[in-house]
Amino acid sequence: MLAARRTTPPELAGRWEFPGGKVELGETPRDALVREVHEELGVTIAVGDELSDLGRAWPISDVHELRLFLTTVVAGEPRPGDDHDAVRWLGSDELDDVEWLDSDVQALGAVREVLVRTATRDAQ
Ligand SMILES: Nc1nc2c([nH]c(=O)n2[C@H]2C[C@H](O)[C@@H](COP(=O)(O)OP(=O)(O)OP(=O)(O)O)O2)c(=O)[nH]1
Repeated sequence: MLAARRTTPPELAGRWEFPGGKVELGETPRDALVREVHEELGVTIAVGDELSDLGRAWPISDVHELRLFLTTVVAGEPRPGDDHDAVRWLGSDELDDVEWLDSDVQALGAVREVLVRTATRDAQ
């Protein structure tokens, strides 16, 4: 999976996150993800299935929740823009190698599971 290291705001700078951002009015979460990843990392993605734990999103705060989708890069090479200073591809055994945003830690088990499942499927 692709992780990105934030540069803002100061209290989140240096922490790693799932590429994305907030959904704007009138957008679907999938539209928002395509827009944010293009704006922030300069790549075009195709969005597939949503990931969840027992069908639930993960809480970030009283007003935000974390929703994750499987995606494929269809054009471009991810590069940090204004909001990040590094990007890194992580395998299922490397997810603990970076310092994630606090809210993201709760989703790592589900991410690891899907990475292992995808790798096993691709090897067949
Ligand atoms: N993008 C992203 N944000 C996350 C993650 N985990 C997490 O707690 N957050 C928090 C950090 C921010 O408070 C909020 C998302 O804000 P953002 O700054 O990425 O979104 P945005 O690009 O739409 O920002 P803005 O237009 O409001 O400045 O959610 C994550 O994995 N990815």
